[in-house]
Amino acid sequence: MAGNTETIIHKVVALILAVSIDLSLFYASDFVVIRGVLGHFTRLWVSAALRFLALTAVTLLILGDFKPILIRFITVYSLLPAVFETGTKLFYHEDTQCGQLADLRCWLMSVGAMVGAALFWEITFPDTNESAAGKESKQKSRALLIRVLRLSKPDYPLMLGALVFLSLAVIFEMFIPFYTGRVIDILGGQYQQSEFLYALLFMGLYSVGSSVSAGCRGGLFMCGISSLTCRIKVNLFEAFTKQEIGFFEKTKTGEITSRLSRDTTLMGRTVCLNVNVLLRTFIKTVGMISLMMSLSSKLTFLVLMETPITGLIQNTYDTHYQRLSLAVQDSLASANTAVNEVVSGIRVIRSFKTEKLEFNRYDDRLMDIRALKMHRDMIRYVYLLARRVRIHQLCFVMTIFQTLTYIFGAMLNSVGAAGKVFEYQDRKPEVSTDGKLKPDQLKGHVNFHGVNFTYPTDQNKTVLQNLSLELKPGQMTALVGPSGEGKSTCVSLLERFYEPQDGEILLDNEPLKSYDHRYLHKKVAVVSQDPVLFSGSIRDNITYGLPECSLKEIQEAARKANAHDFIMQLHKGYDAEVGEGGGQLSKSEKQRIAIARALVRQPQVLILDEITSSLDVESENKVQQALANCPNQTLLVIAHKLKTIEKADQIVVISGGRVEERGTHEELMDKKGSYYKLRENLFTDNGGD
Ligand SMILES: Nc1ncnc2c1ncn2[C@@H]1O[C@H](COP(=O)(O)OP(=O)(O)OP(=O)(O)O)[C@@H](O)[C@H]1O
Repeated sequence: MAGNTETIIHKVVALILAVSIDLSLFYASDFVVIRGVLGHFTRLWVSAALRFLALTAVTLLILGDFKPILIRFITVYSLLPAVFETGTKLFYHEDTQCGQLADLRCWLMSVGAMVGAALFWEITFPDTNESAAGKESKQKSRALLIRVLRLSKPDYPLMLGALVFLSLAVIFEMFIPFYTGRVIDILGGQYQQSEFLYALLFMGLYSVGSSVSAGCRGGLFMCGISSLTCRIKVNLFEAFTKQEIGFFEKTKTGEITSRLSRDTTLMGRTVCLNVNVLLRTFIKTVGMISLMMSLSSKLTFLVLMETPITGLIQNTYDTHYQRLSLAVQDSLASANTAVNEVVSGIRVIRSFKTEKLEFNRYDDRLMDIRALKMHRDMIRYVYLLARRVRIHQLCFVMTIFQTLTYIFGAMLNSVGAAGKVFEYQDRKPEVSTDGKLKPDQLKGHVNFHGVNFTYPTDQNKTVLQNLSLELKPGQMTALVGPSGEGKSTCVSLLERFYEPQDGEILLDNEPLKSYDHRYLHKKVAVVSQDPVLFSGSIRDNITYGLPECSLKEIQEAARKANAHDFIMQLHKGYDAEVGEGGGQLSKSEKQRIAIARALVRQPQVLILDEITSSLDVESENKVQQALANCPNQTLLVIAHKLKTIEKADQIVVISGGRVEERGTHEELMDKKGSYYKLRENLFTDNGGD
């Protein structure tokens, strides 16, 4: 607190001293006798240099440091009168009153002009080093805008064509009032038919030309927009698919779909549309300013003097509007999430009768959106009102000029959506997929070495603790243990859905992450307890990701998975549709197709995570027989039905994220440890199945 007061006192002292010294120098310059134009300019520039040096010295002595913003303020302030005076003399061969006399009014005027110019500059083009959040976000918006424009590169020919038609439309449009005036003049004065028809003809031609050009311009812009939007969507989708599993657990589905559907469209559309309006207005402005300059340059400058005020208002408005627009987008994403959750979990909602609760949740989110939108619209209303009041005061060209700054602001606002899209697009997956290793021969020897792991969504709970495990080629290892102790987590790590925080997982003595992503997922295949099928045919689902598979290979895999017979009984056999999410098949049939999908890859490491839970005894036996026919494969089985894994070469009991026991069924039964107890419990609970 004391430090703050001291800084304020320093600043006030520096300001008073700077003003006093500056005023003294200003009045002192009046005592210097000058002769001729050269003398006049020498006095002017020497006085500017002295003021600059004096103000710099005061700032350095009292404030100690020298921020870039202060250098700019002092430079503009010291040099502005000299630049103005020299410019007026060079271009208009006139002297300004202020250049001649040391008058307090002139000093005040130059201070006002400097403060206005410096403020406008600082707000419109802020310094990168300055940390103010608003300025940073402005700069970010500009960078985003440039990035969106770069992304539109393939559409530049379309844009160029649109620009040509745009220019034509504006030029034609500018000529129409001229000929309308001629028609009115002819009708009001002496009527001459040939001249009247001539004016009418040109008026019609320019009107048609303007409409046709405007139509072509619009069409080309629309083509550009749809092509850009498509590209943005594809890029974003690709970026999403590359993210690690943890990302999808942390990011809500509504957020992802909202970014993909709404933000990408907004980004492609708004930026392009604004570019369209911006260019049109820009061409009009250039035309109008040239016309005005040819009539009176002084009047033009007078009119343009209002630009800094327009800029300031626009700037303040943009900052608030952009912040609220981002908040609205986030709330929309959250409302979408609520809808998605309700649709996907409608059975649970119905069975728990929580429709009202879900309705209220959705309603709350809509209310948030409404409140934010009202706030945003209120700001917009005040802004438009301010604009309108000033428009009534000023002439037509200012309207155009304001539209330019307005559209530029609107473009910055629209890149808020682009910001979100790029944020995801640039996100580097936490689990990298850039390994290169693709050995011709893989034994399938897996080693977990002192693995520690916590899920990204729950960093406080260590799920695996110093876990070490070896899976030997050609052997079957069974992971058993109570629920929620980390068995499936081992599988997820082997699949590289997550990266362990400590320790490593080796495949044939090489870290898993050094393997090529596609190669790894061909060699390490998983069949999980809730297999996911995609809409399409059975054949599509079995060969998922392996389009080069032959029908013979597909059938062989299906036979091993005990699926061939039921597939052949279907009306279209392997071409039968499975429905959305495999909804047209029973749970056991889905499971068997998932097993075939894994087997068709001829994996070196096969993981079966609780697959027996949805298979009947007969299917289970057949699948196990088929798997037993692959002697070189490394097999990892997670099972709750302990009877199914008695023949395993190694049984590993996992408890509390650690290996508690390991050995064959006989060894572990003799030991009478946790495995023995687990079996005992199961026998007492469900009769030992
Ligand atoms: N995606 C996740 N995010 C956060 N925690 C998780 C996640 N998946 C599992 N867990 C937690 O990690 C622990 C181990 O889960 P895991 O699924 O590996 O157990 P499991 O032994 O396979 O259980 P089950 O036999 O019931 O399948 C559990 O406490 C679980 O709550």
